[in-house]
Amino acid sequence: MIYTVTFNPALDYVIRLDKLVPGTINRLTYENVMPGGKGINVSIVLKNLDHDSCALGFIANFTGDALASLVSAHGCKTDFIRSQQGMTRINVKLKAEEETELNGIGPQISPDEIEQLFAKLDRLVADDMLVISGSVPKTLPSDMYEQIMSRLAGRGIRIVVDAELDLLLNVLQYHPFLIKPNNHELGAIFDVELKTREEVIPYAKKLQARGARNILVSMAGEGAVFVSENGEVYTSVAPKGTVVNSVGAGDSMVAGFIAGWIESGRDMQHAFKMGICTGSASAFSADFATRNEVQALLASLAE
Ligand SMILES: Nc1ncnc2c1ncn2[C@@H]1O[C@H](COP(=O)(O)OP(=O)(O)OP(=O)(O)O)[C@@H](O)[C@H]1O
Ligand SMILES: O=P(O)(O)OC[C@@]1(O)O[C@H](CO)[C@@H](O)[C@@H]1O
Repeated sequence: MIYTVTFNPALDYVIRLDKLVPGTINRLTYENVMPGGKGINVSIVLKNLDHDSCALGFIANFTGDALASLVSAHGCKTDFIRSQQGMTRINVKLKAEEETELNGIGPQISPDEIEQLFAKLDRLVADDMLVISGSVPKTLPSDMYEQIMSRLAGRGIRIVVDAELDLLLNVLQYHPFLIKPNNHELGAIFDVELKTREEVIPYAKKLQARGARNILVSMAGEGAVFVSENGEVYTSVAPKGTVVNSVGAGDSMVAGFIAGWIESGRDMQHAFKMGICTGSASAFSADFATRNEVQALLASLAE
C-alpha cells in the first residue's frame, strides 16, 4: 500500500486577475478551490493514474471538513487525524502578471494527536511505500520527519521525501528510497546556482552520497535529472506545452515516478520519464494530470 503524510494540508484557493493593484479592491476573473498540501496532491495524482493510496495528516475545523470531502471526492482513501484547535489553512494561489502564493498557518497539533499519527504509521509493513512531503507547522516538533523515519527504519518500507533544506538533510542518514528537490533547493544546500541539467548532475551525486538511495531533481520547464542507487544518470528535457497552473507540478512528478516504477516492474528510467510527463501534464492543465494527458506527453517525449 502507498501512504502519504501531509502535516499541514490546505484548501488551495486558486485565483486569477488581470493585474494586482495593492491597496485597492481587486476583482477576480477566475476562482477555484482545490484540495492541497503536498502529500495530498501526490495521493490525488496517484488516483488519477489508477493507483490507490491512503492520505494521512492533520485536519481541523470546517475547512478541514471541506478538505476531507474534496479529497474523498477524488476517490482517495483518507485516514486524517482531527485536531481540536485552529483550522486547516487556506492557501491563496494568486495568478496575475506574476504568481504569488500566500500559505496559511494551519491548526495547533497536540502531543496526543502526534501520537495518533505514529500509531497509524506503526501499522505499515514491508514493501509499503510512504511519501512524506511539505512543511511542518510551527506547533509540531521540527524533527517530525526524523522521528518518523527513525521509527520506521529497518522495516523494509520505502520512504519518499520531498522537503527543503534541513528537513531533507536531517533524514538522509535514514536512507530514503527517493528524494525530490528542485534545482533551486539543491543549489541552496550547496550555496550555488544551478541552471542547467549538466550543472545539476554533480550536485545531485553529492547529495545522494549523504545517504539518499535515488535522487530526482526537478527543474520546471528545464526538465529533470535522475541519479539512481546503481549510479545510472538520466536527464531529460520537459515536454513542450502551455503552462496553465504549475502548483503541484512537483507533487505530480513524485506520483508519476511512483506509478511508473510500479507499473514497469521497477524500471527507474521509465519511472523517471513518467515522473516528468506527469509533472508537465499537471502544469499544462488547470487541474491535476490525467492518465490520458500523461500518455500523450510520454509519446511526444519519445519522438
Ligand atoms: N513550465 C513547465 N514546462 C514543462 N514542464 C514543467 C513546467 N513546470 C513544471 N514542469 C514539470 O513538472 C516537474 C516538476 O516541476 P518543478 O520543478 O516546478 O517542481 P517543484 O519546484 O517541486 O514544484 P511545486 O513546488 O510547484 O510543486 C518538472 O520537472 C517538469 O517535468
Ligand atoms: O506550505 P507547504 O507545505 O510547503 O506547501 C503547501 C503547498 O503550497 O504545496 C502544494 C503544492 O506543492 C500546494 O497544494 C500547497 O498549498
